[in-house]
Amino acid sequence: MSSRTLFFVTSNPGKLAEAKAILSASGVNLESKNVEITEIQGTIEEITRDKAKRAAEQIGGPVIVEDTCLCFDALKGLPGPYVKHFLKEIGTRGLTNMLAAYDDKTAQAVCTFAYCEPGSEPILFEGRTKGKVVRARGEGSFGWDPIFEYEGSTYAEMDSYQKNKISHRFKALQKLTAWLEEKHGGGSGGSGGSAPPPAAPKPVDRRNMGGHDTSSDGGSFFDGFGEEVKSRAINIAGDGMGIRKAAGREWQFDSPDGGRGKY
Ligand SMILES: O=P(O)(O)OP(=O)(O)OP(=O)(O)OC[C@H]1O[C@@H](n2cnc3c(O)ncnc32)[C@H](O)[C@@H]1O
Ligand SMILES: [Mg+2]
Repeated sequence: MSSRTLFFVTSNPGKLAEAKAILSASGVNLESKNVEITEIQGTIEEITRDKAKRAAEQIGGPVIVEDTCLCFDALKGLPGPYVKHFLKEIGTRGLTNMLAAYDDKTAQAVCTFAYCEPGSEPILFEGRTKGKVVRARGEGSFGWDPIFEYEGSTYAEMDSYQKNKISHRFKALQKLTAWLEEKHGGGSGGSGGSAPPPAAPKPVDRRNMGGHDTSSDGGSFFDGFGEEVKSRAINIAGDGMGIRKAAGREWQFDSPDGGRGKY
């Protein structure tokens, strides 16, 4: 199957690694672009649309972006798209504590991808996984994975294969690839083969979330970010991981709630 390339504009290596793994069998090849995009305030849709338009303008071509929310049902959907800032300031422990006064611990992980061409309206694809918020469990180094439980396991307790089969991101990418297939015969346009919806993502070592080899393609995790980012390798991660230093192929992180990991 020939592949097609889509530019994924994101600053978050965890998102990129998961999206690449989920799409690995679909014939869609993701190239990442780490462009600084200021995010507006608003609903999930408003934020994603605006982000997609700005990204497409900056890149000067078709792009995909995504915005991820963690919505607590007891708090009527908050922190929602602002979870990044909550995670940065109060960590996973603080997020769990926000629900201490409520019996209802249910929450929804929501991923909204947008496909956008410059000058056009973005097209949105939403994936939603329902779970509940618990005290942190698991080795996860990606965002709020340790506190989001789905059918008895937190995302952080699942291996990447399990998470990528049921996650909010997987569900959104299924819709995106189905649309690409219908619209363009797969991928972002131009010539090439078809892209069936991602059905069975390849297993990926969860340690990759922090910046290590991807077992799916054998390259460095940061390959997608290009030389500029690889060489800086400092503080590029989404708040979930502050990359402290790179030594050879080892990466060290501080997580927002004080945890540390070395991969
Ligand atoms: O450049 P972009 O793509 O916007 O990347 P970001 O890190 O700023 O991401 P968002 O604005 O979408 O904020 C979402 C927050 O949720 C975190 N996050 C995203 N997907 C996650 C997942 O599958 N599991 C756990 N945390 C996740 C992420 O690290 C952010 O803290
Ligand atoms: Mg963001």
